[in-house]
Amino acid sequence: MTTTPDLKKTARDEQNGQPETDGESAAHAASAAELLPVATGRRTRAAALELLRPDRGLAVRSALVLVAATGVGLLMQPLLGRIVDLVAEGARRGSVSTGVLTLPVVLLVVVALVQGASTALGLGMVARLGESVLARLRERFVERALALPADRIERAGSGDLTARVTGDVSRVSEAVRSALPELARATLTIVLTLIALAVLDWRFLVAALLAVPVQAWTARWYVRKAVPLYAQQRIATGAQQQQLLETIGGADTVRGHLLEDDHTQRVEKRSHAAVELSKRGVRLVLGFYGRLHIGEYIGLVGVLFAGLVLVREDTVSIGTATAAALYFHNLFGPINAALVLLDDAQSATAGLARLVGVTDLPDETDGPATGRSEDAFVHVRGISHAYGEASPVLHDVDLDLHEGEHVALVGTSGAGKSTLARILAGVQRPTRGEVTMPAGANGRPGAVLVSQELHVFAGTLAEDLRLAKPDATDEELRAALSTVEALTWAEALPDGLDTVVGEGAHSLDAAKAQQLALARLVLADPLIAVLDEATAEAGSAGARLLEQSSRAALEGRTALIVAHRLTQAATADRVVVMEHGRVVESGPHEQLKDAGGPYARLWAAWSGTRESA
Ligand SMILES: Nc1ncnc2c1ncn2[C@@H]1O[C@H](COP(=O)(O)OP(=O)(O)OP(=O)(O)O)[C@@H](O)[C@H]1O
Repeated sequence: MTTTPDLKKTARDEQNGQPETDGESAAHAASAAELLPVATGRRTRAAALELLRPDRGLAVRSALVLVAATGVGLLMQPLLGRIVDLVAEGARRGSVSTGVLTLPVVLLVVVALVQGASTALGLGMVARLGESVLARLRERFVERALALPADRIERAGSGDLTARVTGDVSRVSEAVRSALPELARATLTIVLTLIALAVLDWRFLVAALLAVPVQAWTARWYVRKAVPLYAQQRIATGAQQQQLLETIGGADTVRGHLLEDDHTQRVEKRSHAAVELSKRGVRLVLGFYGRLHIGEYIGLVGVLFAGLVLVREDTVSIGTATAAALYFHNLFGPINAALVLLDDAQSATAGLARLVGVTDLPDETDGPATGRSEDAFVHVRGISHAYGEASPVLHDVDLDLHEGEHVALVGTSGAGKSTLARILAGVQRPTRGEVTMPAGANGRPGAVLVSQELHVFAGTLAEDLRLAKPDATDEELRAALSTVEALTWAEALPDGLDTVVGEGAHSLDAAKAQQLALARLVLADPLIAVLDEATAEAGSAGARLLEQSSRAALEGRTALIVAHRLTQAATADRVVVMEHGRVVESGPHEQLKDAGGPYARLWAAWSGTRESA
């Protein structure tokens, strides 16, 4: 077993709360710097206690029941010892009467039954405790993950978040369901058995403790190596998943640019790093068992020798020495279990640290500052934005939206319209500048974005709509659908609003998916609606219908509409034209059309295409 320098390095880095990958082994050092954070050991323990706090009554009761169950179980060995003494005594006298054995045998049965029942009760309580803690952890994690700004997830890569949602959550769940209760029980058994050994005779305890230095050293050796190794494994698996997602998700582009070999190599490199780390894990576990067995043999020899000496001195009976040997033997199982379960516990702790790293992220979704502005409903001041290290895509943008005003944002592709829309909706944090808008109130959100990426969630149509307003009545759902002119087709579905839609079920075309998104907007009833290309998906006739739907959905609210079809701009109260990340013109459609500026050129080009079409 080699003590590789990178393990030490990771351990040091992790103490500082920021595990870094080793360039060689994790194979993605560059992107590791962007990964979501991992909590320190101390913070992880504190978070675990916080999660447990609301159930502390149940925690104490479960601990008491398990202590009682283990304590009762430890009566077995002295009873067996008593039987040995009775038999030995009988043998000395020349006859063994079975009658005298009845009481200890009956007591053995009673002990077994009581121990079984109380252990089952205790484990049941622990399971309830675990489920409640897990539910709390999942809630916090999902809530935080959903609130993460899009750019934060983009920087980390969605693979990192996916690995945490799937791998880490299930690792922690498994540990809470099985490893941790078992670990607690094993620890209890070890402690109480050692006490029982001391009660028999303190020298038995001393003999048994001969095994402890070897076991303690083994455990420390293992933990010191396993913690950073598991942290590295998590990171390497996250990187591998991220690479697979990128390669498979972008398969067409990869093929189109003849990048298959390059991507295969990248997948191979990351998979190789993950496999190497798994192999190191297996070697570590083998070394761990080898060292453990040495400890056991030292302890067993010690207890047998102590028994021999004490029986010879007549200090204890053969039965007591038997009970001591049985106690020590009884320690094998729990000690092995505890040390093996340390493996799961370490792995779960590493998983928990990654989950707590996310739940502890500062709330960065503050996007728009909320407050009341004197002269305008929404103020955008000095917004600049750059994606990562790339050059800025927005430069010092100012924009005001008055209450009830519909502003259309137009410009050539890449001008920065979607970026500005996302910033205004609070989905993207700007690199610089400030957005001020009224806070949502009385259940009405401040701003809601209907983006280009429309998703029909799997479930019934009604459930899909209720995402925006969970307590909406069927009547409200119908009214919202009717507003966006979708009620007719929705009611014509095989099961009406109860039709299961989404992937693998009744599929809805892009226009219908957009109408659903607009109906959700109506149900959410925000003060400010931000529409990004809500009509770009459809052909001409469909686009006209969608334009009507969005006009109806926006009725009575302040709106920013990213308009690729300039007919949307023509019906807006005001048009704002963007070029290369700057606002270059702003005014009503008619005025700008006649001004001979950028909008007039866009309009002419747009009308020309439509006429020729
Ligand atoms: N998530 C992102 N990461 C990196 N660059 C991005 C991202 N989103 C947009 N960009 C870049 O920012 C610039 C502005 O994009 P944006 O989508 O805001 O413009 P747009 O005017 O809405 O364009 P379009 O009309 O084509 O949607 C473009 O150069 C685009 O490539």
